Amino acid sequence: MAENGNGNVATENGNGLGKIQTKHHNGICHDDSGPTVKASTIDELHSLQKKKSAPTTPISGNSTPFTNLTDEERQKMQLQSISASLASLTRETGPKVVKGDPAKSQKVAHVTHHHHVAPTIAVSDSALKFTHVLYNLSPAELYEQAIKYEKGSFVTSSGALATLSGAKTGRSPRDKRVVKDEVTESELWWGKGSPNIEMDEQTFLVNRERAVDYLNSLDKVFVNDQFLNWDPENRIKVRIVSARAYHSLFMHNMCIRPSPEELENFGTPDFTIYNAGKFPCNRFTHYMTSSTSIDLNLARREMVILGTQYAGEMKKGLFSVMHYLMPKRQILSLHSGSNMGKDGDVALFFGLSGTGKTTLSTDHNRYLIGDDEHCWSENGVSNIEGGCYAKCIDLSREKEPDIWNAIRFGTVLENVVFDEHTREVDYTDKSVTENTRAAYPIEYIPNAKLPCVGPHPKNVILLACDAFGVLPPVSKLSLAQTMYHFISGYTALVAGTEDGIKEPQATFSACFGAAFIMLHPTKYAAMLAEKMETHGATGWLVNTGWSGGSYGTGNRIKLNYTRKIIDAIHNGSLLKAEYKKSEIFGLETPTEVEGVPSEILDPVNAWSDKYSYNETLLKLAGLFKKNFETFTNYKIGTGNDNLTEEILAAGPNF
Ligand SMILES: Nc1ncnc2c1ncn2[C@@H]1O[C@H](COP(=O)(O)OP(=O)(O)OP(=O)(O)O)[C@@H](O)[C@H]1O
Ligand SMILES: O=C([O-])CC(=O)C(=O)O
Ligand SMILES: [Ca+2]
Ligand SMILES: [Mn+2]
Repeated sequence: MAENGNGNVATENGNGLGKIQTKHHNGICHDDSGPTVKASTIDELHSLQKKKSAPTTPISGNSTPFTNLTDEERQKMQLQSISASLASLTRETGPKVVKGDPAKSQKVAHVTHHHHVAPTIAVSDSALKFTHVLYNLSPAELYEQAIKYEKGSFVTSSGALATLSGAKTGRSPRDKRVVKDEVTESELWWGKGSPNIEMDEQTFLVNRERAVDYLNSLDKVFVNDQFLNWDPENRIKVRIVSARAYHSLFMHNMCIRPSPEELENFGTPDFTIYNAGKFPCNRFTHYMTSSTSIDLNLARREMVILGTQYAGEMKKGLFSVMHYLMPKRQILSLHSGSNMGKDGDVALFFGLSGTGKTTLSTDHNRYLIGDDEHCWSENGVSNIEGGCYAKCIDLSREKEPDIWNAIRFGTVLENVVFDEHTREVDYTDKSVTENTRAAYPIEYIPNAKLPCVGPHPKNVILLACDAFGVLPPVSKLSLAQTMYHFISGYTALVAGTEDGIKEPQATFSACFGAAFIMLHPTKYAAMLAEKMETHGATGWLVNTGWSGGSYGTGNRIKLNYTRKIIDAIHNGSLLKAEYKKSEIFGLETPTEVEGVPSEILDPVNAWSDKYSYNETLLKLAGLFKKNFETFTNYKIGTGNDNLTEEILAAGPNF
């Protein structure tokens, strides 16, 4: 006899189905006379399910308290602010903006755009339609929107939202343009090596109108009002208008999330993104060289995205903006991760994509300040973002437990492959792309430092994934060497794995983020030198790439060894180690690091073919030299020619 949990007992009598007998408690047969819901209709029942949440209404105008506004007035002001963002610049009329999901029949407040006055243009059809605004939705609401309306959206077994970014699975740096006007012409870095490809104001407006028209033609758009930079004195208000729940949830996770009170007083954004996603630019438009265009207008404080759904464009587009706005305030913006020890010692991790910023700054023994974008001001460091963006390829629970555990409800998982039934993700699968990613709020990391700020850095760690296998796993740098390697921004990854290319590809990207800087690299380098000198920070070069031979012969340095090296930097023991100077690059290399086999510390020892080691070393040194030629004519810092001379001398010598 087995009790089935309802107090009922099933008996088997051998004649097919078991006969069910009801056990009588107190002799009374069970009936449905228990308490019922306080609703007489299904609709009423549904209305009981949800309770009203705190108002989320941005009020235009800054500090004035609007405490005596009614909910309705708040809603109206919110819609007016969003309506102004979505207004066409040419037509007098446009779609009406209403709040809420068009799929739900609900009472909605609506507002007509304040369009610029263009007297000769008549009313258009677009004036007759509504654009529903889904404003700062919660992750749960965004999940529902994505799953219902966006193909390729699924809940994975750990609760994350799997999404597809469409045709583009990475950024499109050659399609990123910046408006060149009188101001930016002299302020920004243009020409060879610069990421800033020019466009004119008129073309920007054409693309802006194209994006705005597309967004207004939709039944609904998503609007996120959020912040950048945890330093309260230098916080930037951003508004992101997008067509997909995926984009809205991505930015919800990646930017700083306002509290309901902060949102109420949000006012006018400092910067607005119009993300038209899959809707392409018009190739007949001047400057357009593909159907993708990411356009930045610093004067208008706007960015337009056409023809790519890769969400990283928004994240890194805003990072570019910070690389312009912050140096104007004498604040250094950095493509780096950052964490802090129990004693308040802060480390910065610079490095190009895939070199280990996220992996190594996410350290169970330290507080995470941020994994990718920071500011260094008079007050110390502050994270620009509110979330992390981790690479997922070959992710394992054992090697990266904190990242693994952060992939749960609320996290956006881009372009991963999963079992259609169990929804278990296969992180080794590259079928969609090798650049699979997870975007999660920083508080999903258990030892996140909230608020994400810290004191002045003690260690500045430059990460290079050297697929040539000739750079030492770790070296201590002089200030001039730190600047040389910061300006060089070297990494070498393996080119294409499928087409049998075995030769590593060297990449030099100034400031470890040439794709995002707006001013000349020497401007950022001078600020870094000044700050490191003032605060006594030590520079380190860590090779997270190959050892014992180039790609194909050697192996990638074990993550565990790299972690031991990083530990020795953090705890100060490496500063006291014994060093010897390497040939050609003149790098100070320790002879011992706890937990790391000594024979790999001097790379030549790990190579069986010494001749080929020397050849490869010289080859890499030549590439460094050639790359640095671009900078030899630039002075670094103000009134200190010595620094420039020292930096030029700090490169390879042969
Ligand atoms: N020795 C090592 N040190 C660091 N990372 C390693 C090492 N060996 C393998 N890896 C892998 O290299 C990748 C490093 O990627 P990570 O996400 O940290 O890059 P990132 O610098 O943050 O790049 P991005 O700026 O694109 O986000 C991870 O997938 C990690 O597992
Ligand atoms: O921007 C991206 O897509 C990924 C990233 O962090 C980088 O490339 O530095
Ligand atoms: Ca990262
Ligand atoms: Mn990055």
